[in-house]
Amino acid sequence: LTVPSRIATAFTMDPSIQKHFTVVDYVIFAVLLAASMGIGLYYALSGGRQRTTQEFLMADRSMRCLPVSLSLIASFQSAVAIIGVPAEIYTHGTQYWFIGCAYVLGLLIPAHVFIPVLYRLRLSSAYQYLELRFSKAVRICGTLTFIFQMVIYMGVCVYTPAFALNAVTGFELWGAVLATGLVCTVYTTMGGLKAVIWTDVFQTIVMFAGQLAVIVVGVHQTGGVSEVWRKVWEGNRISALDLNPDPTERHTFWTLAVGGVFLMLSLYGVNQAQVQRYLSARTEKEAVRSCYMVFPSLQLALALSCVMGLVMFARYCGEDPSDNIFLYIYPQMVIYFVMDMLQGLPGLPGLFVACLFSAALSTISSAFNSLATVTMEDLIKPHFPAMSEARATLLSKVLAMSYGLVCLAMAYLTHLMGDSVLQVALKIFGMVGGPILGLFCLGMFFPWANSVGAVTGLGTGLSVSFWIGIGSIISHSSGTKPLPPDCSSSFLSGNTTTVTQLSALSNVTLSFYSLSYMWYSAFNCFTVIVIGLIISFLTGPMKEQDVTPGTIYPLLGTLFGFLPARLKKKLCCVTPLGQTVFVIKVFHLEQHLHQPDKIFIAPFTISHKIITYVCKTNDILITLTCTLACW
Ligand SMILES: CC(C)(CO)[C@@H](O)C(=O)NCCC(=O)O
Ligand code: NA
Repeated sequence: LTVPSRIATAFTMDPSIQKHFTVVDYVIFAVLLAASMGIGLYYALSGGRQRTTQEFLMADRSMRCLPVSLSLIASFQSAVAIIGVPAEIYTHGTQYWFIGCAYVLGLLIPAHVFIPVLYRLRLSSAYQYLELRFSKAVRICGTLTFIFQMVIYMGVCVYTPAFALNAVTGFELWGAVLATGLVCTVYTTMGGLKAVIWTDVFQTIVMFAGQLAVIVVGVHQTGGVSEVWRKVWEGNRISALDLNPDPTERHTFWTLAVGGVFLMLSLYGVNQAQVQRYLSARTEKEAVRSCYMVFPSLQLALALSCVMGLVMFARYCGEDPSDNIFLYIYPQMVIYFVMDMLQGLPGLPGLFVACLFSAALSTISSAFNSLATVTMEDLIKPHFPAMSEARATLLSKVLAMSYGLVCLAMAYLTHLMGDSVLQVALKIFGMVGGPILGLFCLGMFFPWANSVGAVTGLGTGLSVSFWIGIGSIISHSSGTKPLPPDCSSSFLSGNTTTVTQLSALSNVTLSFYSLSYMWYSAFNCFTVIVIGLIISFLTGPMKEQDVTPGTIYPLLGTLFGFLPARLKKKLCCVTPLGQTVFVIKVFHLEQHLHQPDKIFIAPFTISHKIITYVCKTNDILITLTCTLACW
């Protein structure tokens, strides 16, 4: 897709907008960066002063639910959503809003399935789970896949706001990229997870404030709420529930509300950035509660960006300030409209810029910290079990900083990729996050799955996902034509549904390339599970007694609760999720036992960091007492 140069110049050269980006606005942007640095500095100098990995990476497992929940929504709500969602609503109507339906199951399942399993295992990294359940190899494959996903995503996140702003206002492009990347690296490296979570809280509030300001000004300029409503209604932007079952249709109720659940699970269920926040909560209850509290905030974030798209449409329909034929393809459009609306209102353009960069900062800081955590816990620590705490913390800081620099390099590599940035981000989540979700589901819900099955499943899932994902980018087939931007023409939406349904029926050979990207997570998750199970059964399924207790969620047992007990046991082989199952690593045991690989403890007593427990390894039962160094 080539950008028509006259559009690019129309955006860049508009002097009326550049002129109104004043010193006040630059100052507000600088204040945002300074405040974030301040929070980083505070956590570098207070509490335990970031001298242990427990504090630096896990926030001492002491967080309460409110900051955790605001931080959870900040992780995957970046400038991509702030710019991309209004552009989507402006061009295609409100269909995308139905993704809000996916938030129900997309948060209930993490709260009641993933959090209990992961929290009770007392992990530091989500991928530790994969080793407990399968093997070291699976853990490393999972970790590398996650690193790949976050590194690409990070590039898109930091580049998008800088690029869009630069195109419209002449805001220094690489200056903005460098400022966000470096500031974020510094406060993440200084203040650890506590700083990341508390800056997220502050930045989320700035993000909401900026969007709200644009909406209020936009509604005012359009002539009130009823006028906005009349224009978007006449412009046919209020979409009816689209129940078209065609899986190649980009956004329908099914792709958004059902496919979206899997997207949400891959982000809120198993993504390290989020799991780390759950694990940093002081109790399991607090973690579950924070997940519940994400629901209203995420609905608010979605509503704000959808309403912003509608207000923009009402304000500009039929009178776009520049050539409107190509305008609706580009994310710069949103910035252009916002800057046009806010000009002459000192400080507000700056607030919106702060909103964009808050969204970006809170996402990349989560990425840096989670990447440092997995690199440390999954790739480095297992090879150096005797590493001192001071050295491990220093190394974690170096890692957080290195990923900051990687992020800048990725921003260089991210060029505007034809499609909208929102689609690019959601495609990355589906293509790489989907197979990871599949790997966790395979482990948690299917006790028969073995390590060979898991690795093969993940490999196949990633290959298929890249085949479809890259195929769709090359053939450019996933996408529908936007509605015409002209608000005066009205459409009869009743007729269009029957037409598309007919074409779906006649299209017998369904092209894989045109699968809606909203199905990527679900499809790739299922590929991994199906291939994983087939290979596991071929190579000898896992036996119940070999599975580490506490790593299985009795999903099948719950789903088939109506079956007679004997049959159920055979089908599901469930180890109930116990409150008292812990997995520990005790180094002094190596003198007594040859393979202390999977040691687990059954009924135990704990008093003052000394635990007495019954330990079972290689079918030998021993009673032991030990002192816990860190808990
Ligand atoms: C992750 C969802 C879908 C949750 O609503 C949303 O935040 C979104 O569309 N995010 C796009 C990616 C981004 O903002 O970076
Ligand atoms: Na964010």
